Amino acid sequence: MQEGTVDEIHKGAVDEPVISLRTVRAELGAKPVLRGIDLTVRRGEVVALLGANGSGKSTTVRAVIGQVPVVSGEIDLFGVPRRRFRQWSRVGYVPQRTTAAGGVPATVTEVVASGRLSRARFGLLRKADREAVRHALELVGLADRAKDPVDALSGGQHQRVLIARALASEPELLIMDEPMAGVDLASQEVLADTLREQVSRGVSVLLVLHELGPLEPLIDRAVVLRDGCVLHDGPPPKALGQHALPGHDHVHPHDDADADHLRTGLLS
Ligand SMILES: Nc1ncnc2c1ncn2[C@@H]1O[C@H](COP(=O)(O)OP(=O)(O)OP(=O)(O)O)[C@@H](O)[C@H]1O
Repeated sequence: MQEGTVDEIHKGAVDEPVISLRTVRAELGAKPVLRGIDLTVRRGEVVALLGANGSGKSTTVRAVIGQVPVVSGEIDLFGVPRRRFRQWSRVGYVPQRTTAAGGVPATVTEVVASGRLSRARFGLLRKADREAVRHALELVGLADRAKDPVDALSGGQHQRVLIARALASEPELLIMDEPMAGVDLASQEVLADTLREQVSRGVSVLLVLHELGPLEPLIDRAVVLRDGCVLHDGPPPKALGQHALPGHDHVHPHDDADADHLRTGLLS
């Protein structure tokens, strides 16, 4: 199957955004959930996707990776229309964590190695692949748990395994859906360090967050959704660092002229 025309690949290699959504609409169960989303992530950028519960954050990232069909609009990955994009090893995806390992009879290494399969030739992991898996485990500080069943890990450690799985293919783009949700403080710090290391190597990141928290210094831009529309696209709102939880309604001084608009939008 073709992976985009030579022109598209060439163009994509220069300065195309790594993610581009234009007027994307999506429905779930006949309900309009995305109502014309425009979103761009440029090479090397770290973009946080924020918004109240149900505003469409997860649906947006799931549309990007092809798990939610779009009704209209366009999505490009690395300059190639998503429908024709095949280079999935360039993308690391960390889904929203539901439960901890929940009865998965696999070791930590097995789960992380599954993230390397997109790079492995004929599905066989060679020495370089096993090296990459080991390195991914080191990045998230779980090298000493490599042989343990994932069931034996805490929620935060389980999340680190999912991130190591995404890193195992050495992606250029990381898409993470609430990587800090339900994660203990120690794991949060490890995850922030891991992300910092990836960003310093030029990896682009789109991450869904409820609050910026320890990741705040890494965020270049925030896109805030409300009811399936983009409410704000620009610098991360300062108040979000501490108070982005839905339902939080607290007045902070802001330099930004539209800060009030933004704050109310986020919290309703
Ligand atoms: N499978 C589904 N079928 C029908 N509606 C759905 C489905 N999944 C999500 N929705 C609805 O779509 C809307 C957007 O959901 P989405 O999960 O994208 O929001 P979110 O901003 O990620 O919220 P949260 O912060 O709670 O994860 C919500 O109203 C949700 O109820």
